[in-house]
Parts: sequence; C-alpha cells; structure tokens
Amino acid sequence: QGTGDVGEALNFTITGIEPGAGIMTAAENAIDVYGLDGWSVSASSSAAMTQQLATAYESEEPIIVTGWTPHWKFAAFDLKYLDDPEGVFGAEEVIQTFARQGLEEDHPTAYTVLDNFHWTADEMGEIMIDINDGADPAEAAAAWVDANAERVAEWTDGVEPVDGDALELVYVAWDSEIASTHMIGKVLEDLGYNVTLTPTEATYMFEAVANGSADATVAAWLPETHAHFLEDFGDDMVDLGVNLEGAKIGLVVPSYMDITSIEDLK
Ligand SMILES: C[SH](C)CC(=O)O
Repeated sequence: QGTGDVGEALNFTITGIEPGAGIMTAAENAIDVYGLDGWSVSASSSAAMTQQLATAYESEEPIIVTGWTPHWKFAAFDLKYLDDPEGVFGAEEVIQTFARQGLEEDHPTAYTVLDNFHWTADEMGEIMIDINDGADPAEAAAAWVDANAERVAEWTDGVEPVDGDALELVYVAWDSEIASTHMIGKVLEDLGYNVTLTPTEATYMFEAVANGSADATVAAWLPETHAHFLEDFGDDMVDLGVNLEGAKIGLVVPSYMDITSIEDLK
C-alpha cells in the first residue's frame, strides 16, 4: 500500500480499543497534532482490535491499530510502530502499582507483596502468549507462578500468610493487565487471601482505588498514558512504584505496509 492511498484503503480509520483507554486519547491527539484531516479512531475493545489485526494480517490487508508493548501481538505478527516525531505517544512507559489508603494497616502482607512486585515484559509475555494460545487466564497465571517459585519468593519472603482475608484487585481487560492481575492475584491467593479480580473501565479502576472500594491495581501506565487519571485520583492513592519497565504505546502496523511514520498518513 503506497503511503498516498493508505487512508483511502482504511477509510481513514485507525482501529482502536476501549474508549476510556489512554492510548485512545493519545491517538485522537495525534490526529490533531499531525493534521490528519478526515481520519478517526474507531473504538471497540482490545479483543476486537486484535481480532481485526489478525484478519487483516492473514490477507496482508492494510491496518493501523492502537498498539502497546508488552503484548503478544509482536510475537504473533511481524509488526512495527509508526515513528512519532512529535512525541504524541510519549517515550518509554512504565506500569505502576497503586493501593488504597489504609491497605498497609489493614493488610500488611498484601501491601508488602504488592510493594515488592516487579517483573519484566518477557515474564508478562509468557503468560500473555499462554492465554492467547487458549489457556484460561487463571490457569496460565497459576502455571507461571508454579514454574517461577524463586521469582515469586523475591516478593513474598518474610510475609505472614493470612486466613481468608478478602482482597480486591481492579484492572482493565487489556491483555497485559489480564496477565499481571491474574498472576499477582494468584500469589496473594497462595498466601491465604480470598482474592477478587474485577475488570472495569480505566476511569473506574482508578476511582475504585482512590475511594477505597478496591484494594489495589497493578495496571497504571505512566508517565503519559494514564497521567490524566493521576491528576484526578493520584492524591487519594498510595503509589507503590514501578512493577514493569520498558512499556510503550503507539500506532502499530504490519511490517508489509510501506508507511513508516504517522506523518505518512497526511
Ligand atoms: C492500552 S494500554 C495497556 C493502556 C491505555 O491505553 O490506557
């Protein structure tokens, strides 16, 4: 697809995910900053986006998606990020853990484990790929925890087990957060917690931790992607730091497409 006609071929549409995701705000902003008149971002879901990507890829059709790393799609397909010379999608992102106020006093074991939690994009990817290959998220998470006992012990050594205390983790059903939340939920379950994993929209995820109706989230993308949520809710949450480095968001296309930069869409 030549750069000139990619807009025609795509009906000037970027394939997006859930409307509340930070990447969607960034994609809308990119249309404005790069002057992509006539372009729009279609909202759907992460699952729908990856399905549309797979369908286009199988027939080498053009497609532009709101994409992020870590994600299994880079293992499954030969993809590339479009250059973003204006820096609309930011540089490297990290994923952070936030807890509700009072968690340390109420559940010191869970607080310590969540504070210690830190892993790599590759480790997250192992669970994501397992799930994408058909495994149930809870089973994929349990298999990873069982196979990485030494790694898990780095987060849990010295903490006191509990006896059925209730704990709720909130997340958005992005493939990366399905993997991380099920994994750390399993670690907490193995310590005796009765863990509830609640998928929700990004706004409500942060709101629930800030108002204390949920205990924690390991799904905050910063410094750019979720910055606007931190403006609204950051003062009412406890920042437990980074749990994964080397994340990234942007516009992603199959490598068979000629375009290399967001500027090529003009
Ligand atoms: C889809 S990224 C994991 C997060 C976001 O865009 O809000």
